[in-house]
Amino acid sequence: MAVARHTPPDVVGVASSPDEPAGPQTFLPSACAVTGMKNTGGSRGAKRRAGEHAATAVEDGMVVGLGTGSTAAHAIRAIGDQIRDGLDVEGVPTSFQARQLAIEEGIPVVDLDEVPGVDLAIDGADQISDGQLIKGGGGAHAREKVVDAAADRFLVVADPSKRAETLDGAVPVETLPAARPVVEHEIRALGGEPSLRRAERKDGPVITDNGNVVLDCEFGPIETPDTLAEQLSMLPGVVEHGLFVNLADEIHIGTAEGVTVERL
Ligand SMILES: O=C[C@H](O)[C@H](O)[C@H](O)COP(=O)(O)O
Repeated sequence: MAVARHTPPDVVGVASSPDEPAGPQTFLPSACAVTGMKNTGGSRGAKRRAGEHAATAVEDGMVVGLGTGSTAAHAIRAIGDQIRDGLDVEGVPTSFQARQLAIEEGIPVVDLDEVPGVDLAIDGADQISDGQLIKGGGGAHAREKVVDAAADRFLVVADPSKRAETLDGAVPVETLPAARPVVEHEIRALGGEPSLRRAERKDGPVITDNGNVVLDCEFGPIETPDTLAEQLSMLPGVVEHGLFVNLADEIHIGTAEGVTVERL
């Protein structure tokens, strides 16, 4: 996946309430103390801060979408801590990995057909530009999109390296194995260059939790993600792609100073 171009987040002040109006706000380390967040350094610390801060939005009785990846994992662990402190929630995992972690953390896991809806989802991203996302670095984007889109409120958690001026990373496209040649052909016709994602510790492709393959598709700078998202969605054989357009409600970016929250 191409390296994201960094855009410094706007830092406009210290937010005091989750009900603050739209616009970027920064939660400084003092806020970390209030929320019990660990103040560790580096990208790992930034991911932890973002995940743990987003988890403070979880309230008693909620159904929570549990995202996949290293940043969302921090949120899942923080929810586990809250459950041990008496919080009563249910979690809808977005992948095998998220489900395993949720079970380890004592979070009751449920499927979408067992709950009336999803109150809140917390999930990571591979690239973020103007509130639009590329996801699927872990191949979980199909289930993630279902759960994140179903949520009343979708919080994205990330470290600053995920910010970009323009989305330009490879777009993961989950594809029915039997449809791969025709989907590759159609993606080239759209100006993309597909590459079958291969497993690192097995000969052959990565197989998703849904039994499909992933094509990582380079399109260069994606100036109109909504158009490309629509075009990819229409291809027969495409199960789901990693462009998340107009789905995010809040972007929580962990930084060395705290957490910047942008409400969209
Ligand atoms: O399929 C994986 C997901 O979309 C992840 O949320 C995404 O890859 C970000 O992962 P991480 O937080 O580990 O960078």
